[in-house]
Amino acid sequence: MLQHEPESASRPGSLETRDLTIRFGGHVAVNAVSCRFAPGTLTAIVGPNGAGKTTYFNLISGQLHASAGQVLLDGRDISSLAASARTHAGLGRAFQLTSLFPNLSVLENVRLALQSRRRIGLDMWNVWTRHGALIERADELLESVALQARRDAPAASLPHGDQRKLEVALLMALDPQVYMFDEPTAGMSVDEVPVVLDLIRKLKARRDKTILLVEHKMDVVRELADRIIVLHNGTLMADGEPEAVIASPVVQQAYLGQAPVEEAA
Ligand SMILES: Nc1ncnc2c1ncn2[C@@H]1O[C@H](COP(=O)(O)OP(=O)(O)OP(=O)(O)O)[C@@H](O)[C@H]1O
Repeated sequence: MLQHEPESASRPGSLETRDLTIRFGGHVAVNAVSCRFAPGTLTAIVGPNGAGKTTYFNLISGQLHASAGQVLLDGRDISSLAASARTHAGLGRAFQLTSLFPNLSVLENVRLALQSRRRIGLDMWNVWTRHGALIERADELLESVALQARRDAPAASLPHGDQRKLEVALLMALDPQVYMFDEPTAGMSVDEVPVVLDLIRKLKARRDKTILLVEHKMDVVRELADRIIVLHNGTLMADGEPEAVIASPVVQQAYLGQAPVEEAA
């Protein structure tokens, strides 16, 4: 299987996991996963249910702390940082709306995300002159996810599909170096899916961000991914260009729910 060349750790957004491992009791959910993710590429992380994809994401974003191994961002070991500190360092993951401001409007949530990124100071003149610009940018972002009509609604009142779109808008507002999307279109209606996929497509076209995507829909993966890594039983089973990975017997067997060739022998 094709292995990717290591990228220079000096490029902003270079992400690496080294022997990343987490055990829950006796169960090893992520097992010594070593992988580099380069700026300008979109890597899809696939695997059967329970393979460890979300747990791997949680370890990278800091929702979980590893039992062993490291996460490095731009060559710096961030394994001991809390999730919020990792966000400040440039790792962006779609927010859980419950941890945001459910009673504030959709627009206010986006404005606050923009503001946190720009770290506007307490200078009142700055605050008022920039306030208009922030609202304008927040409106643009809402437009890009087709949420303009819901801008004044409390975030918590949005139906599920709209909440997912808001999560994407908030991530765009933060504009991190590393974008992490965990099944971004899950639970969306057919007409909502293209809006989000189009945003990811545009983000990818910029070629300056590191994008990680956990996704079950193989047609989406095929279209968007530069590279696919496959997790199976917590281990990195395959890593390479999409067509080669999808066609490989180990992946086919894993997706059919059978044991991979090596294990079956
Ligand atoms: N907090 C936890 N405590 C105990 N076991 C856990 C915990 N979180 C995850 N696991 C287990 O770790 C394994 C990997 O789960 P994970 O949710 O990461 O898989 P996944 O590949 O994201 O699956 P899916 O595609 O169904 O979302 C599963 O066996 C799961 O039951």
